[in-house]
Amino acid sequence: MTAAPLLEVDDLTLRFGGMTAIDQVGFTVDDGELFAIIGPNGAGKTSIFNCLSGVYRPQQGRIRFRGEELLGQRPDHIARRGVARMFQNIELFDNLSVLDNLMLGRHQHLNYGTLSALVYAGRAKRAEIENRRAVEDIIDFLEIEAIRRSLVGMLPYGLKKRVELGRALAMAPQLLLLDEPVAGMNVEETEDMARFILDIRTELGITMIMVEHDMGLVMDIADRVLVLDFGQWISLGPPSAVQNDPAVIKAYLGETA
Ligand SMILES: Nc1ncnc2c1ncn2[C@@H]1O[C@H](COP(=O)(O)OP(=O)(O)OP(=O)(O)O)[C@@H](O)[C@H]1O
Repeated sequence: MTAAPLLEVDDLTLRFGGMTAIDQVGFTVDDGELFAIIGPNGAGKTSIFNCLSGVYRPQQGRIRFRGEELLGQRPDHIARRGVARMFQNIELFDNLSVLDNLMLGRHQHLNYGTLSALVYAGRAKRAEIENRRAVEDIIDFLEIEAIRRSLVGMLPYGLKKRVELGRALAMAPQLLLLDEPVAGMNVEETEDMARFILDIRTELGITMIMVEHDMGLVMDIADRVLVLDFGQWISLGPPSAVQNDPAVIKAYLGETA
């Protein structure tokens, strides 16, 4: 007997007025998988992320996460269910330290009401110690000890992206959505990010979906790749199969023609 997939997306359809951004797309993601979504500009990749995280409400379809229907749920509920997102446009507070940004990421996820914090002061204190320990583990894991007290606004781009990844990890996700994690990075920064993504899978066991334009990275590290074009499902399979699929080659060559 095979285990049920972590995520099951069926018949997902999203329209903006008369324009169909996602057209009856379906796919599954297994526990522990590093799954990539690629496609030319405007293919619908970010729209899929926005549906998965509850920002967009698709007109049709199903999104089941560990068997629970996520479609129609609010973003905060989906985040609490264990779906975190690393944003392409970094969502950090520039005037706070790396440590404080990660602690905030942790609190946004595991928020305790003010009243319960007062009534259960002891429990809140224990939780805070646990949060701090979890954040320190992430700082170790991402090798950012040296900048833990630095203001995020002062950091170079590649490090800011790493802290953005840390903010998403602080939410203790079961499914991590990586929105163009190496966009704008140089070769060295890209290699570092690739190593951290692989470590997140093997050491932390977190399932990931990555939207990325860097084909070299996708083909190197993804287990399976979903290809979209004009909102439609074009191909799905391991990198080697997808790369040689005539429908994929046509979608990409069509873009540059
Ligand atoms: N909020 C919105 N309102 C109207 N149209 C939208 C909205 N969001 C996305 N679209 C449209 O939906 C289509 C898919 O966009 P989406 O951003 O999902 O593509 P993408 O594959 O992520 O593209 P890129 O690689 O350029 O980021 C595009 O035609 C886009 O203009």
